[in-house]
Amino acid sequence: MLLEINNLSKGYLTKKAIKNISFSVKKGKIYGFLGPNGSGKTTTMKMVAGLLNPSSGQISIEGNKVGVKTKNVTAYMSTENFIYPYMKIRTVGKYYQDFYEDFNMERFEELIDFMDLKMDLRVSSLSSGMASKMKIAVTLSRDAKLIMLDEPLNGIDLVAREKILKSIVKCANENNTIIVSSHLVDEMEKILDEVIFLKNGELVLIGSAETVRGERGKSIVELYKEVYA
Ligand SMILES: Nc1ncnc2c1ncn2[C@@H]1O[C@H](COP(=O)(O)OP(=O)(O)OP(=O)(O)O)[C@@H](O)[C@H]1O
Repeated sequence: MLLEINNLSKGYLTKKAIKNISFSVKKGKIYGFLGPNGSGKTTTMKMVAGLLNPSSGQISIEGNKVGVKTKNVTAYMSTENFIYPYMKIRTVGKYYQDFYEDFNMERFEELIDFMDLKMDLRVSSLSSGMASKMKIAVTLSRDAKLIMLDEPLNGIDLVAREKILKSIVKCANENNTIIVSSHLVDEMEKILDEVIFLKNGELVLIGSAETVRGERGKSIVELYKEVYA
């Protein structure tokens, strides 16, 4: 298993955001991390990325506890803005190249072109949708074993959403795992190999999309509506 989570809990001052969840994630798959606002997706991803400390429980990636070693193999795209606005897209790529040994500049250039952006555009001039596409491109350009995209489809128009989904599929291979959080299950369903449903900080379901559909006789979208109704 690439990622193993055991009895993980996280409480904020006034709120228990994650309640004793355990699951593991395989190599070479695209996972949908699904659940409505506030279900705990971001909190979990940030703990896996090493940006938040768990209140209790364990997380390991390739058998290593979250730390310097695991951060080297993990790429996380946060919903927050983390790119300097004065940079041009090309500079963002160079910055990442300096920072991450696994950064693939050629792939970045291809993805930027595929996303209908230009390397010479300045970050401060991008619309929010364009900035999201750039953040996704820069994250997917790392040859990281674990790539986590937090809500990559939020606030993006239909055509761009298709491009983002296609980019995710393009960058998926047998050596990496891509976890994508979303509540736009309808559009996500077609690219997902595996699904994880989270509700109020608890794990509701984990399994291969194919098996879930076969066993329950329902699409992931239908099941999602049922679980969160
Ligand atoms: N810094 C914080 N302080 C207090 N409570 C927090 C904090 N961050 C998140 N929470 C709470 O923890 C719960 C889980 O939030 P989280 O952001 O992980 O959910 P999410 O599934 O990613 O939702 P969304 O899709 O809205 O981002 C929510 O109830 C939220 O209000």
